[in-house]
Amino acid sequence: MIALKGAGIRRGERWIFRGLDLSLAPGRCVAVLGPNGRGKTTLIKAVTGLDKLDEGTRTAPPLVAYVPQVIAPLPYRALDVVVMARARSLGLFGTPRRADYDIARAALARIGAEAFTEQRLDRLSGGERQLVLLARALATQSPVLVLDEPASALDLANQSRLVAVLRDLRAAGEHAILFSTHLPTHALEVADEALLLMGPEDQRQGPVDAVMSESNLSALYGTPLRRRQVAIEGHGLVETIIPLH
Ligand SMILES: Nc1ncnc2c1ncn2[C@@H]1O[C@H](COP(=O)(O)OP(=O)(O)OP(=O)(O)O)[C@@H](O)[C@H]1O
Repeated sequence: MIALKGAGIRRGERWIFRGLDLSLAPGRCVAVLGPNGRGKTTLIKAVTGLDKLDEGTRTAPPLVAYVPQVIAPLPYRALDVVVMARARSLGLFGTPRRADYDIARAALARIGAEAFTEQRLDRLSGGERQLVLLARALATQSPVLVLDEPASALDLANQSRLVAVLRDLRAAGEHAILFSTHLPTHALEVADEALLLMGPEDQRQGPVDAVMSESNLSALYGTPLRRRQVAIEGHGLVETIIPLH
């Protein structure tokens, strides 16, 4: 459904990534991991088509739903921001119909953000805004969801909600999902595969269990990390990543 082949993006003389292959099939979820400045946002934007490749090829459907890390705090109701996702199906001078508002409300409900429906975006917190953006992405009804660090502004309760929403979306199998994250545990909890940006010309993609080994993760972040399973009553074995300071 989405594929990059031999993809490269350069900033001046410096390659941010090069020779990158990525494939994202329907119903699959891939997490992108890498330290600050390694190129996660650049890659995400390349996948959406917002950034053009300097090398390689991109195959994608016409509409890719994209959740950026931040959005300007627009002075509009959350519902109106979410309904903007329907613009593509309205034509040039079309206005949203009842069915579009129904889709927008359903998207807000699906992520448990109905409470923000009538609130203005510029009066919501950064984390609340991010949930509204996720609803907007769902309201596009695109089969591909691309999210840039969707948990970055979320508190623990909302991170937990986000993980539950992403797991639910993955289980429903309607979307191909790509998300970047600084939280490797989210990749373990949600994704089928991880793509590790080890270096500009070194990327490793594979099933999360295999590719997110202690040695790969420690090399990725340049700090010793351990993976452990913790038994938690009612939840079974939970995977966790522990940095060794
Ligand atoms: N428009 C630009 N012009 C020049 N360099 C850029 C531009 N945008 C990003 N970069 C550089 O490209 C590199 C990758 O940036 P990117 O934002 O993709 O990293 P990231 O992995 O998403 O980082 P973070 O985890 O901090 O959000 C960085 O070194 C950044 O300085």
